[in-house]
Amino acid sequence: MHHDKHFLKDLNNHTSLQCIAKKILLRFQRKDERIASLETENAMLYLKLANLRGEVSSAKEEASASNAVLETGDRFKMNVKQRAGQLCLEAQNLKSELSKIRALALDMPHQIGQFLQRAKTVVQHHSAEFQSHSSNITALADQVCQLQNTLSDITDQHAREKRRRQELHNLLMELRGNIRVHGRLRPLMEFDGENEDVSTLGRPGTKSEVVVHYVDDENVCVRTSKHNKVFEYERVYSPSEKQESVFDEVQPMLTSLLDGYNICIMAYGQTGSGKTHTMLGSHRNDDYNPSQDPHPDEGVIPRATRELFRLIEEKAPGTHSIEVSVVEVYNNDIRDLLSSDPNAKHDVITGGDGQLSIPTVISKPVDTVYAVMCLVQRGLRTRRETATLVHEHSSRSHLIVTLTVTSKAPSFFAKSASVDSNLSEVGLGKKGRSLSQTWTNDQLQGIGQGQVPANQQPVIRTKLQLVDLAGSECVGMSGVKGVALREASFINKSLSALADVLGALAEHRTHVPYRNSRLTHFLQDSIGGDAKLLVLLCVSPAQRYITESLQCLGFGQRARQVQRGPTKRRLPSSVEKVTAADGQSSSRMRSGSSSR
Ligand SMILES: Nc1ncnc2c1ncn2[C@@H]1O[C@H](COP(=O)(O)OP(=O)(O)OP(=O)(O)O)[C@@H](O)[C@H]1O
Repeated sequence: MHHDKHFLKDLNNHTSLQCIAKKILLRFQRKDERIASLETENAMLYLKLANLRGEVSSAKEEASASNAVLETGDRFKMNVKQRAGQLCLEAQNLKSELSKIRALALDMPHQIGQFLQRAKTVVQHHSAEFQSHSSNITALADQVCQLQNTLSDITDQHAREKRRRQELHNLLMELRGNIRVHGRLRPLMEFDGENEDVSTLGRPGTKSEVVVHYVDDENVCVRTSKHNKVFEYERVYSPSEKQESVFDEVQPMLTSLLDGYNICIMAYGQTGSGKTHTMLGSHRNDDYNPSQDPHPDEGVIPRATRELFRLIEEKAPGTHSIEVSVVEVYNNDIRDLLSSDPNAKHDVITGGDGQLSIPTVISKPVDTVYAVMCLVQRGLRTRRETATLVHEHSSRSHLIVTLTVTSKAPSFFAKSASVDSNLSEVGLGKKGRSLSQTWTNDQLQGIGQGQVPANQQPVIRTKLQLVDLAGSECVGMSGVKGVALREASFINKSLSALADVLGALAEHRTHVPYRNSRLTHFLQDSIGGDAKLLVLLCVSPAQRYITESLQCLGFGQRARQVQRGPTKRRLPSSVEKVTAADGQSSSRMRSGSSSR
């Protein structure tokens, strides 16, 4: 207000105005300069402030970094402290262990000394024992030497005894005759009472009435209002006797097979009497599994095959081999059941060595029971069967399973030589054995004494023929017609040819009609000569089959009369005069196929 008063005074005073303006301008200039300097100062202060803030924050960061370093340092210190404590403990433990080791080390020489002392005692003890043993060893070596000598004596003696046993076995077989007849009575079956109520089965007055009775193991009797007859055989099996009992009687014959004899085992009987059951077993249509134990139902064929392989296993390896063929004789034709063309025709041929063979029939090498039974099963699938009034699987053909054994058996000749000298009258000669070539008596003796090299030893071939014959039947009773009637007629013809052959043998006829039927011609080797034949008569017990049963039992009785008794002593040489099947003489290699 004071200045404003001056200003107003000055306004009035124009000269002073200029001066005043100048002063004011100066004052403004000064103020502007002051403001500028203050702003500059202010900016400087802001800059300083910013610098200071930057310094403060980096100081803060440094401070926190220093804190972290300090913390790490503290932790490290703690760890170092802990570790130092642990190390201290460990050092103490080590120290105590060290002191123990030291104590042990100090004691060690003492212990080693004791151990050495004990070892010395043991060594002394053993060396004393060793000395006493070594003096015993010399004595024992002497004893072993003596025992070895005794053992070799006993082995020789055993071999001699074994040979002797086999000789006696063959002698026994020979004395029993070459044809044996056994009777097997089967149990009463449901089909025996045709159209009868099961409750009346076996009752007197019915068709199934039991008329064939087991008496004892040698006799069977037929008792009806018209008949009262006893039939005697070497062995009779009761209806309750198992397959095993039948095979027990068959088994010894197989030993003879490996001794060079042809063997034939045949089941004879009417339709449904148990032939196939006896020869093959009731499980014949199942898949055969021989890896298991023998099935209790197994018949003669699988059992004989198993036994044959068992006997061969006892022989020297590689000396025996087996081949099998499966054929049927159907309507007097030989059909090869292993062939892809079973209807092809085959003929029995007599070879240069006199041996009968059917070269066109397949004979397969086999080395197990399984292989044999698979082939038999294969053959059975092709075999002719028909359902008859008697039973639904009636075999319409004769089935023949032939096992041919080829053996290189020098011991056989040694045996024969001793038998010949021991049993000059009985003379188990060399007939029936099929040799690969002609040998003189001296040569045979040489073979027996091991003087002939292995590759020059003779080969022997023997046959085991197992036959399931077709059923002998009364045509009216089996109710067959047409083709089946024709089959029945062929079956009956061939069975009557078989009866004729056995009859001719019984009567010692010079001509034996083997060639009247293919069945007898094919079996000639096994039913004539020195071959051993077992006829198993299968018989039904029922009244219904009385005619067939009497026929069958009568057939067996006639066959039994083929008692050739002890065979005559024959020339040991393999070349001799034989009578051919048709009654003509010829000089040729014996093959077990001579006729009488
Ligand atoms: N001893 C027996 N024990 C038990 N069953 C038997 C006996 N014999 C035979 N059979 C049974 O009787 C039936 C007829 O037997 P099988 O087939 O063996 O007669 P077959 O004589 O071979 O007849 P075919 O000649 O018509 O073929 C079969 O069911 C069989 O199992």
